[in-house]
Amino acid sequence: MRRKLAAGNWKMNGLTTQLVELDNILKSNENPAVDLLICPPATLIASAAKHARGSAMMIGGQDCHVNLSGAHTGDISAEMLRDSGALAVILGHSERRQDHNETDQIVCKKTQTAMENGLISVVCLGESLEQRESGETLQVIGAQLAGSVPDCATSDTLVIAYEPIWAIGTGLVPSLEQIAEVHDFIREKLTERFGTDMANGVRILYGGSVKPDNAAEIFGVSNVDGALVGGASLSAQDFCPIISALEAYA
Ligand SMILES: O=C[C@H](O)COP(=O)(O)O
Repeated sequence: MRRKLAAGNWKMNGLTTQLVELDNILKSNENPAVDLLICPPATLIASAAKHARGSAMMIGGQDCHVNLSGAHTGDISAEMLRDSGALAVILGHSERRQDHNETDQIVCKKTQTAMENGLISVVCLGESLEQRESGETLQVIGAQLAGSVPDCATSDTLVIAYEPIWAIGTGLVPSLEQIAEVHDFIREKLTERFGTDMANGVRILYGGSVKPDNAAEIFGVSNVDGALVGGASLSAQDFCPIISALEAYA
């Protein structure tokens, strides 16, 4: 049985004052029936990890470098994330694929490094609106999945997030049938490559405009094991109802 996961991606948002929201989320979720993960900007990881210590909440990064150290100005390594208290990392988010030209090959190398250094990797996949409208969604998702996930992945270290690019921050959400089609497809492809036992243990999250008012119906969809939430994870007021909606399926 896969344990559900409610994950928040704060993206490039949040000064130290934002950490009060972590406390608010934790106050309302002392003993959650689902796993919790918050990925703040790198500047807040160490303090967030202190706030979350002893709680059910994991703290994660939003990216890591392929290498563990060296002359890579501005980058952060998997080892540094671990050292700061992070237990997970988001990799291959569409914003990084776009803003930093990250290819599947780069995402795959980063994911391997993250896994080898003990980080749960939340690998993001998603099609553009143009690809969706031209009927290429499954082909795109299949190629990203094959190219971005390393052979060393296990059900403990790999989480997949399906995030249609056109649904991120737009208020647009695919139909429940469209979400089910992609999530079922991802499970099928994982099974073909890694076998049933491993594939059945991997959590597949949906991401893209998840809000308190649509979370429950999305969580009822086949093979949806939780959410990767952007905007609505920035406030406990919005994120807590999403956690509660997920707990109903735990
Ligand atoms: O990583 C999170 C996603 O990009 C979703 O962002 P959003 O919930 O603001 O649409």
